[in-house]
Amino acid sequence: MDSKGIIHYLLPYIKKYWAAYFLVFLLLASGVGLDLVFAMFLKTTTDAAVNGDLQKVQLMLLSGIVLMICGFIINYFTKVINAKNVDRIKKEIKIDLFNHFLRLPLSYVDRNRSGDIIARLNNDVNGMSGILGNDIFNLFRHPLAAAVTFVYLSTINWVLAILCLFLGPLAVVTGYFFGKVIRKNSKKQQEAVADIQSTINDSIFGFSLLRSFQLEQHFSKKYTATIDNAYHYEVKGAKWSAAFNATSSTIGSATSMISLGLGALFVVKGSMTVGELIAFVSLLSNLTTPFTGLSAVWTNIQKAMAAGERALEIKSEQVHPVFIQGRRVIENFTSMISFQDINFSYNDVETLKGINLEINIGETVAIVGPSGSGKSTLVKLLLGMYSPHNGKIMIDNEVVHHFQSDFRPLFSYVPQESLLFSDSAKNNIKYGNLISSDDEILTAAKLSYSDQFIQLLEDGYDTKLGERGTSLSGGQRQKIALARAFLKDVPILILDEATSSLDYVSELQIRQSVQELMVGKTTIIIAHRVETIKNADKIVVMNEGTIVDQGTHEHLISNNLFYQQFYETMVTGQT
Ligand SMILES: Nc1ncnc2c1ncn2[C@@H]1O[C@H](COP(=O)(O)OP(=O)(O)OP(=O)(O)O)[C@@H](O)[C@H]1O
Repeated sequence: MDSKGIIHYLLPYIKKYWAAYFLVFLLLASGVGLDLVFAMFLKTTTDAAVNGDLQKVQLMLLSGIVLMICGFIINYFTKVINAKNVDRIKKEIKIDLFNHFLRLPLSYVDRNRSGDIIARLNNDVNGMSGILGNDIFNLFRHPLAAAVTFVYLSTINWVLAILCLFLGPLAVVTGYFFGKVIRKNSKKQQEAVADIQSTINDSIFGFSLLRSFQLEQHFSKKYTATIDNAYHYEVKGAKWSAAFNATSSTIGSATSMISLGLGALFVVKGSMTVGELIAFVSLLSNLTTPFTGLSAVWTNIQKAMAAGERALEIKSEQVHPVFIQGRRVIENFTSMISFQDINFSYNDVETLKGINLEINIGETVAIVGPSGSGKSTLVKLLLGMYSPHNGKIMIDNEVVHHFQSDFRPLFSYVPQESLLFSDSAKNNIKYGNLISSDDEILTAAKLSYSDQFIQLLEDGYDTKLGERGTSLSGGQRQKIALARAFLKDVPILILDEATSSLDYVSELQIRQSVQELMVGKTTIIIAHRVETIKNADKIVVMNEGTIVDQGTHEHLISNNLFYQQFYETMVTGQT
């Protein structure tokens, strides 16, 4: 997303919280006013002291206390209101981006590393603070302070005031140059941070794999390389920032020295009082900071823009068509699913070629074939996760991937790898149907044979599972996944049968549970067990992205050599 896009995205937030912005602006303007009053205070007090007016000095010291209290109040509330406002907007942006992310097509997650997505959704939004608060205000505050101060200083000594203004534009040019370089470097630095997060993520999720394949050294090297890369950009960024700060402060010091020197001359000549010189020097920063400060603001804005570009790139991704408003929700399946001349490829390699398949209501269809033959892809196309490049997938009389309707309520999908969310055992089942009652959850747990082992967990149904919770065995996870499916009472069941070897009792229980789940449903099973295959109404044999044959077990075993050989290997593999 470019700068225009970022501003366009942020405007509604700024409009929504205009009152907070206005209040901070008023407080900042009061702060500028207070600076002037403080300069006047210094001038009057010093001149009174030089003139030996003790009474005036005492009076001024009292008013100094009032000034300090006012300064404290203005400072405190400016910072608090600004910080609260920025944090609130960042919170809302994070929620908006996450909600958008949840609606993206599966291909987005395929294309991007998890660490990168996490970095965009969190770190990069945090990096946007500059354009949501402080830097925006400073963009107004600095010129306002400069204008007001210039008018006041001109009344003290206009020659000196104009001279001090000369060095300003130099600082602006410097800031513009440094800002551009710093923005570019900042983007690279944020990308490097995302690389670090990806590597950590891979190490956490693949920890047991990493340990068993002795990959510690490899990951250590990979991590060191990503850290080195981030360090490179951090150092580069620090050097540019240091060069910028040094240049800015040199310009600031030069301005101070020139004005002090000239001011001292005016005092010696008698055209300026000592108090006026002190007031002048105390306000000088207000005159020069707009230039040096604006450059700093500019570089900060560049950094925040770089973070915004990365974070809001998620927003430029098109959501999956099923989330476009006004889709009809389909809850009834009345006759048939048909795949007509389907072709599909993930990248350039064709994964599915010329698929034609019909599944009638109430049928149990087993999809079999060697690994990588396209079984899961076929199912993912039916679930609308990807769209075919050619051909049509129809449910009853409507094309699924035209997305005029949302077909998801028709399906229950039990994947091969049953995922546990970091939540209680009860809620893990409830993900199958969020509006189910405790009784329904218990029934589903009993039907899936989950109840027995859940009761034995430390806190029963309230035991935390998943990440940083209790771990379950492969079979227990499958039972939880089946319990979810029992809760979602749908007409079409899609099962990716687990290949992991289960103990005999678990295997029997899961088979029994699946049988019960299938009652009254149209079922598509990516089958790996001989019993499942033999009992199916129709077996679809896949190889290298094509359907090589389909029919009953009896038909295929006597007519299709490929199936015969495949079946043989399955039988020998399971004995
Ligand atoms: N998200 C993806 N991006 C790119 N290629 C993919 C993706 N998913 C699968 N593939 C490729 O598509 C081909 C078919 O994969 P698919 O998972 O459909 O096969 P499968 O028959 O279900 O295999 P298995 O029995 O091992 O699960 C494989 O070559 C695989 O590498």
